Amino acid sequence: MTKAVEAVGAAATAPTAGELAARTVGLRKSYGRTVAVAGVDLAVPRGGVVGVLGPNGSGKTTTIRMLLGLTAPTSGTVELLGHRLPEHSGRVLPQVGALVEGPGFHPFLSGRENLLRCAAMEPALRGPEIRGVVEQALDRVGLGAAAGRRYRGYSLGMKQRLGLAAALLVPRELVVLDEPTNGLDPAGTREIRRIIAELHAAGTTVLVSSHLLAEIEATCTHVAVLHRGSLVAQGELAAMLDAGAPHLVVSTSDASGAVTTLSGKGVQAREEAGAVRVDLSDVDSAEVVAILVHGGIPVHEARLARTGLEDLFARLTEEEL
Ligand SMILES: Nc1ncnc2c1ncn2[C@@H]1O[C@H](COP(=O)(O)OP(=O)(O)OP(=O)(O)O)[C@@H](O)[C@H]1O
Repeated sequence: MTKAVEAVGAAATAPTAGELAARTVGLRKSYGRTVAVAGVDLAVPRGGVVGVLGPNGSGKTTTIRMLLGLTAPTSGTVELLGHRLPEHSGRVLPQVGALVEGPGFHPFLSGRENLLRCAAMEPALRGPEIRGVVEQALDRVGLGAAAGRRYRGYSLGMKQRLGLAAALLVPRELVVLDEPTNGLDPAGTREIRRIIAELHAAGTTVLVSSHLLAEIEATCTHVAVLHRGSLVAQGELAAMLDAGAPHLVVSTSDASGAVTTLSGKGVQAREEAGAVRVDLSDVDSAEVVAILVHGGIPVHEARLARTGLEDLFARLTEEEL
């Protein structure tokens, strides 16, 4: 683990067990010799929107499937809404809505008929209200017009929307979405963001996995970063971004001269998009500007830039040299 990773890890908040909507301890899953999840201690604070971020194959789906009781862990424990799984599945799972890969929809039934079947299995829904609830759910995910078509003919995006409609049929304490924007066009992606924001505003805890950094940055209050089956950082997104190495972006007409001047003083800098990006780990911004001015480099503008999730993610998942 690199220094930067430790610094970010230290910034993670540690809610108490009662404040958690989901928690795993030492969660592990191996398939033969493949270790898909290597001892994950995940903490999902109640009311948060937690993004599970990781490259392909990092263990996001396997972790989510174990959280939902769909895959049995090799070892470790899962607690949802304060109750252990699988012992309390019957009590807890009705309060959890989930969109995971390959929901069991019937290919020859329409979207509406599939959703009616799902609704019939919801303990919280009574017969007379089912039709109205289903129509509302179809509209909410933008499937109203295609509701009469067979599931078999649905695009990936439409299948995702139907899965989401099933997850949101009744109000939930916790909603778990595995790659919800998979297959969606930009408009569909915006709708998912809107739905996540609505759930958050209503106090629902949301756990959403993605390999899309912008998605997580735009929608989440917290982030958990998986890399090769291990959790390399988790905590509040804002705190994690603040803990990242700050840098100064300097606008100058002599970018290459600026880099040479700063490098001569042992300050790390590089040209980026016509400006100079200066690492402030070992130097402060006033010193940087002083070095440049004394070196005869014109400084048009110097501004502090927050670390983006992309930088953070790159540092967290980079290999140790
Ligand atoms: N049923 C399975 N049998 C064997 N190996 C599996 C199985 N499920 C997952 N794996 C392996 O476990 C590892 C983690 O997979 P997982 O699907 O959880 O990752 P992921 O982060 O969700 O990836 P992606 O973003 O590609 O969906 C991968 O190496 C994968 O090949």
